[in-house]
Order: sequence, then C-alpha cells, then structure tokens
Amino acid sequence: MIQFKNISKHYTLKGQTVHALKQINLEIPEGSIFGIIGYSGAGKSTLIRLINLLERPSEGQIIINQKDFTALDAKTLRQERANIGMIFQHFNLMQTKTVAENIEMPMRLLGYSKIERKKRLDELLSFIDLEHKRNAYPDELSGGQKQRVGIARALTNHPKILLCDEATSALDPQTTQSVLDLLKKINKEQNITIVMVTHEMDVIEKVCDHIAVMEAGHVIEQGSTVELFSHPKHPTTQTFIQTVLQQHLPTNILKQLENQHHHSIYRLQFLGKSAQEPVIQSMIKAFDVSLNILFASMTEINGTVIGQMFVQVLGEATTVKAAIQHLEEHGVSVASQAGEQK
Ligand SMILES: Nc1ncnc2c1ncn2[C@@H]1O[C@H](COP(=O)(O)OP(=O)(O)OP(=O)(O)O)[C@@H](O)[C@H]1O
Repeated sequence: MIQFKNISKHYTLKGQTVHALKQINLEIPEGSIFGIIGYSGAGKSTLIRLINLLERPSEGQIIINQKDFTALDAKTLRQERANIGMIFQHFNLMQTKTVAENIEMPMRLLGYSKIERKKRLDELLSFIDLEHKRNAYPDELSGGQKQRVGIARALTNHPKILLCDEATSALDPQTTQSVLDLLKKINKEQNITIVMVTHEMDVIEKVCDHIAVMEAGHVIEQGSTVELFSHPKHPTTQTFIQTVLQQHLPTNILKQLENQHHHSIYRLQFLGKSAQEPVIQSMIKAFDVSLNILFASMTEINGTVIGQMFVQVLGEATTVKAAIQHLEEHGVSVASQAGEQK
C-alpha cells in the first residue's frame, strides 16, 4: 500500500510560491491499478513524482508498505527506488542506444552480471513481443513500440510498483488500447501496483479499479471506479465522467421536448445485476404506463456493467410514481431530469 499522509508541495519561483499540492491524504491499495485524473495544472505529475521521491514533499509523509520513504537515507532510498518502475508520455529512450541497450541500462547501473542481463533482456523482449527489434534504434520504432520498450526498461528489476505519467497520451486509440492491455497483463500476472496519471477518462474506464480526481492541488474525490462512475459527487468528477458516460440528457433532445413538460423525464441507472434483469419489461407489465426511451448508453468497468437510460414515463401521475418505485425496488437508481418532479 502507498500512503500519502498530509502531503503538501510548494515551489518557489522568482519570489512567487506555487502550491502544487495541498494536504493530500490518499491510500493506493496494493495490487490495484489506480488512476489519478485532473485537468492540466491540477498537480497530478507532482503527485506521482513524489512516490519515488523524484520530488520531495514540502510537508507530510509518503509511506510505502509501512516504510516512511521521506525518512530514508540516500543509500536506502536508492535501493528502494529500484523497486519502483516509471514510464513517461514521451518514452524517454536514449536515441543513440538500441532497444536492447535501452532495456539493459538500468541493469548495468544496478550491477547485474552479463549473464543475468542477457537472461532478463530475453525474457522482457519476449514479454513485450519485440524480439525482432532487439537491435533497432528508437527512431525506427512506432510510438506503441517505443512505449513497450519503456515498459520493459521499467520492469527490469522486477518492481512492485509501476508509475505511468500520461503513458498513452501520445498514442493513437488503437495503440493506446494495446499498451493498456499490456499494463493490465503486468498488473494481473506480476501483481504489480500501477499508478497512472492521465487526463483521459476513457483510459481510466478501461483499466483502473480505483480513481482519485484532482483539482487545484487537492484530491476532490476518490473511490472505486464503479463507485465514482455510478455516483460522482463533485461537479468536476461529473464533467469527466460525462465524457464517457452521459450524465445529462443531450441538449438537442431536451430542446425537442420543450413543449412536453407535462411528461416526466427520468434518468435510470442500471448497475451490475440490475443491468441484466428485465426490470423495464416487468414495470410495463405491472403498471399502466408507457415508456419513451430518449437516450441510452452503456459501459463496462472491471466486469460491472453500468447502463444509463433517459426516459419519459407516460401515464397517470400516481401510476407513474408506483412504476418508478418498482424500478427502485429492483435496484435501478432513478433521478428526475425535467418536468414533473417525482
Ligand atoms: N518544478 C516546478 N517549479 C515550479 N512550479 C511547478 C513545478 N512543477 C510543477 N509546478 C506547478 O505546480 C502545479 C501543478 O503542476 P503539475 O505538473 O503537477 O500538474 P499536472 O496536473 O500534472 O498538469 P499537466 O497535466 O499539465 O502535466 C502547476 O501550477 C505547475 O505550474
């Protein structure tokens, strides 16, 4: 587990102080894929760089598996850092070195023997599926291949933690997906905790099991991905989630309904089991109401299906109320959107 305890970080530049992080308290569970999302300048990169103490906090402690990293002497910190790998948006490969030499570099610095280096290099090249590029230079690789080399280099010393700073932001969607698949595989097969900084909600949606949302140096909301996707509280979280899962009825549809305020519009949310049950059908059978589906979207997060449906429920007011109650009793979250309030 990685713990941030009352972490603050400020920079002083030309007499001006920037408070990059303010009183952060955060726990990153072991074995998780933890996403940190926020707009530019929120403090994400500063936060991730504190984990391996590339930056030192101005206040507070970083505790990793009960060890206070902020209190370690330089030599112990160097040893501990070898258990933390890091990958970057622009890959940070050495242009004058081949793929093999880039991957071998950390092993040279850590004093691996030639035989050990060769063995680990072969394992990693096979793992990232780039044996055929062993002697290629970074210039001869695609973006996705460069990031795979970055990942292999980060994994050389069998780290327990992998830090990813906007690791897929420079890649196209298809390549992003293949890098995310590789990260998922690393997490699952090697039980490596992955901490991922991104400004893209669809990256979080695809791989993360936990999220922290940052704004102006604060963590404004945190929780499991399913929790935050289904019940985002802070408006900024809602805005991020809106990019992948519709939170409000699209305005063009709302406009078309302008003259129909007498009909109730509801947002129905189906989570997990309720997404697989025919609750709508049972409601229509049991109550004298009809349903007009205005908009629907669905997503899957770590095996949990989240569905949203914007509907008009038409019928006599008390019947509509009873029908809505039926949905709620069957695990559907219902929120009135416009017109008559439930
Ligand atoms: N070395 C530094 N010196 C001075 N100010 C800094 C330094 N590093 C970061 N900051 C400031 O701290 C704040 C947080 O920056 P940070 O890079 O952590 O944000 P971010 O969320 O990662 O943004 P981005 O997505 O644009 O990288 C910003 O106001 C930034 O200007």
